[in-house]
Amino acid sequence: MSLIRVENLTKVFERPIRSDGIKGAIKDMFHRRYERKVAVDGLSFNIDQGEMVGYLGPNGAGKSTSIKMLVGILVPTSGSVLVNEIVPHKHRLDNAKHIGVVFGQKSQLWWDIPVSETLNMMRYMYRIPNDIYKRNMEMFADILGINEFMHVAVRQLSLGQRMRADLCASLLHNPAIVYLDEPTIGLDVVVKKKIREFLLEVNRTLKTTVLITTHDMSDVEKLCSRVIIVNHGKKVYDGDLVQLRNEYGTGEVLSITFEDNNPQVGFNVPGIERIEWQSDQQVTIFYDKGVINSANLLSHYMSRAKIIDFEVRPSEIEDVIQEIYGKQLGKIV
Ligand SMILES: Nc1ncnc2c1ncn2[C@@H]1O[C@H](COP(=O)(O)OP(=O)(O)OP(=O)(O)O)[C@@H](O)[C@H]1O
Repeated sequence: MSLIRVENLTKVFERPIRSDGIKGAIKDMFHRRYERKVAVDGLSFNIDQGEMVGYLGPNGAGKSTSIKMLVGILVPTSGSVLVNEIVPHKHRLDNAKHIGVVFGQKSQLWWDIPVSETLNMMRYMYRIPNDIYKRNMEMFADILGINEFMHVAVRQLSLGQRMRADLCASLLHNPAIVYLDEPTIGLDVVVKKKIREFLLEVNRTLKTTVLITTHDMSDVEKLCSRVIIVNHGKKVYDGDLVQLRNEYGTGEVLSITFEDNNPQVGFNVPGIERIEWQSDQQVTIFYDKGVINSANLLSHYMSRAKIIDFEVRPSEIEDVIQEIYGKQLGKIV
């Protein structure tokens, strides 16, 4: 039986339409008009215990809205959500006992008190037994390295320290599931690495299920065996990263350095999907190798301009995903 079951989940927001000027504002007071925004549109998926799933999509795709429904903060417009056999918005407290939540942009810690006090409060709020509290604190403090700022008030912590403390607080009560919304946003590579090690260890030893939204593809590559991609509120991909690469990774990337600045070489070539200029001389060309191969593409440019360097590589997972966002994927799964 899956731990998270989402069936045909839909959330429609109604936003008031505001008219311009004072006249408009007065008119709006008597005549409210609304526009409908379908943020989540018929989403279905199951997640089993112990899975680490990347929940991806471009800005505004509906990721946070669906997580808020999984957490129970938002009530679905239609469809159903079951988390650990609980309907989250109907039983928010029961649901809260089994989940941990970290929103990268917002902290759940108390600003004015030291980290140690917040963690202590968590212990009483969740009635965490002594042995579990002790074991988790030892393990978490060790991997996350939080002892060095344990007695500092939260408002004085750096972003990376605050995020590590937030992660510790959200997992102390041994939740079955943790939802992470952009947990590594704005962090340096050292802290990102610590956080990823921590999540892998927690998942390995405690079998915690992790659902993570991120725009950082290295988070996904390091942590997730499965990804769910949403766009315009709909699921457009659900599967493992290897399959994603095989199915959609028909892309290749050719980087060229020209001798002259701004060469007029033409990029309107069948197969080219996107180009990015790094400087007046350097361009990166993303193309579908099923339509044109690197040798033909290169000879196209060599016959038009002098090339002093080039490199061909397969698309990064980031490029593959960006292509999926861009193409909108004709098929919805
Ligand atoms: N409370 C709200 N009222 C009206 N519209 C909303 C509300 N919350 C979200 N939306 C709209 O729903 C859509 C989905 O938003 P959501 O925050 O779920 O996207 P997201 O995938 O999390 O984006 P991001 O990656 O930028 O965080 C957006 O168009 C957003 O403007």
